[in-house]
Amino acid sequence: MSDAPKLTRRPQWTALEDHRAAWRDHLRDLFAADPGRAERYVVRVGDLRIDYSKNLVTDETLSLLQELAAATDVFGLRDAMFRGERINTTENRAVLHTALRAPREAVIEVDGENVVPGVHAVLDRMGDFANRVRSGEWTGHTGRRIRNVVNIGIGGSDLGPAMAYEVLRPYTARELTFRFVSNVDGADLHEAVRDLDPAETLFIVASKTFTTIETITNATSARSWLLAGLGGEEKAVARHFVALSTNAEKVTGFGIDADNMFEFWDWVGGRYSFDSAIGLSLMIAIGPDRFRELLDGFRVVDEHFRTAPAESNAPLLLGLLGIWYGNFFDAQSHAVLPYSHYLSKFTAYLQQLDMESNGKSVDRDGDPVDWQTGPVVWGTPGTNGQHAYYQLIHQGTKLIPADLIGFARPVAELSDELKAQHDLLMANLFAQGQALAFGKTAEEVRAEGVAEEQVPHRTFRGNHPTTTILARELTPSVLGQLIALYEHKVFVQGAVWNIDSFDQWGVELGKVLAKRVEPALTEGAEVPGLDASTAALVAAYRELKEVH
Ligand SMILES: O=P(O)(O)OC[C@H]1O[C@](O)(CO)[C@@H](O)[C@@H]1O
Repeated sequence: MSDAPKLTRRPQWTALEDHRAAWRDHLRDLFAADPGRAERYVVRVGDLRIDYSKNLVTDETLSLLQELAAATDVFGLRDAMFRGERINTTENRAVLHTALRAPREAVIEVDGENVVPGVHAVLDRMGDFANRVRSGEWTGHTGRRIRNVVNIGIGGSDLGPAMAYEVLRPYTARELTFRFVSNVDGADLHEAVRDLDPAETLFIVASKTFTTIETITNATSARSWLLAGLGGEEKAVARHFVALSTNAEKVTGFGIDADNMFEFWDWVGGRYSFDSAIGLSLMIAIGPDRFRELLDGFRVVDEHFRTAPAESNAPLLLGLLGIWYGNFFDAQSHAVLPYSHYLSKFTAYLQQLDMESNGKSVDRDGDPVDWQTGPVVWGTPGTNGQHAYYQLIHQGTKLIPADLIGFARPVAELSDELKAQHDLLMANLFAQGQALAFGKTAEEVRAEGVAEEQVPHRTFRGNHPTTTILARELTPSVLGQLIALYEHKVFVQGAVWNIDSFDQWGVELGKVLAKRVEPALTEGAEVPGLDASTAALVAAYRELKEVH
């Protein structure tokens, strides 16, 4: 039980409340009053240039936020995480995804044991396996080479590799086909395998616990599909199934050879696991060297987060900006808007990272919080969003802080004509940041000769905060840097809010209830304690199902 004052009673919190209450500035005024702002409010980490000048902050705001971070000992918790302390208190676990990208010679101990050699041993095994699949040396049961890789997993055992595969498509072995199956809806597996030849297909069953019902159900169906296609020979499974898990017993119980299991550890949270064995499908796609580059990118930001002073610490800064909007401006959501087609699944990945981590309403002591915690994270690639929901960001009634992410260079393999489109893509990013920040005043609208009754409709209030993240190009390392940046941003926010960002008890109830309800759907069984509404829905479902 901590005797620290509740967050909202801390003087640093009330100072921010006062600062907010006195806040009158528009971004137009802030830029007019401070010509050096655009240069000064930029932080660099690795290949990322993070411009936060279009945020509703002044030097005073930033120093008040830093004081809050100091008072809540964000860096103390950070150091405890890097040291391998059990900061995930409700699960009594260390939080050491940073060890997954530590250099070979590093020493990071959990309960007195250095975990780094184990990390590299698995990476080496993964590298060896990936190379064998990529070269055709690893063959299927009938001796044919593997041409299709299907990852079966859900949540953190799917979103990372599925997202990164899209991001790094230009780096992938184009002669191999990759599919990602997560949904227990049989349609997902059906569509993933319908045009594949089982003799050339490798299934990677990814599950930290190896008990997740969606994954085990899909893996069981995949095995039936495989065996049906290969004449029912059980021993075919060994050439076509590998597992990524912390649970060797369940893996072998499922029928997958322990030799075909790539392990990770309970100190790797599911949503922080994609740079562990969970990345095997990605490693097969991009090769072990590129995978190491990705890990190097993560490490650049880990080191920055661990060592950079508070004023120039990018994850700290981004975390504090989110707190400023969520807790003092009542912003409910945060948009992540990449101006890159390859980042189409990036925001979906961040949804689990952020919302499963910080969607909590009790503090570390189990007491209810009386402050807002994690935001709703959403967004899709920017240009598409511009023609869909940006209207609401520009002229709606809600404050939606946003990150705009873009790259100076298009990917090398585009034709010259397609490369030439890149400037137009990026012009959109810059234009949106400008329009959101500065808007268009009624005077400016009138000066264009717009009829008076139209003026309010065509006025843009502006003052919508954005942070612009720019890099030269989207490489494996840059992807690692981006992910680590958001991982640590989420960490910072959880630390200030005094919540456990590393458990996920909120997903349990639905799982338990689904298991309980299922027999009512399949066999019409009585489910004790079913509420009236759900009972009626179940009855309607059964009736609809049976009508011919
Ligand atoms: O890898 P597993 O154990 O199958 O879990 C999958 C996902 O399920 C959750 O436990 C809850 O949704 C996630 O945290 C996790 O990433």
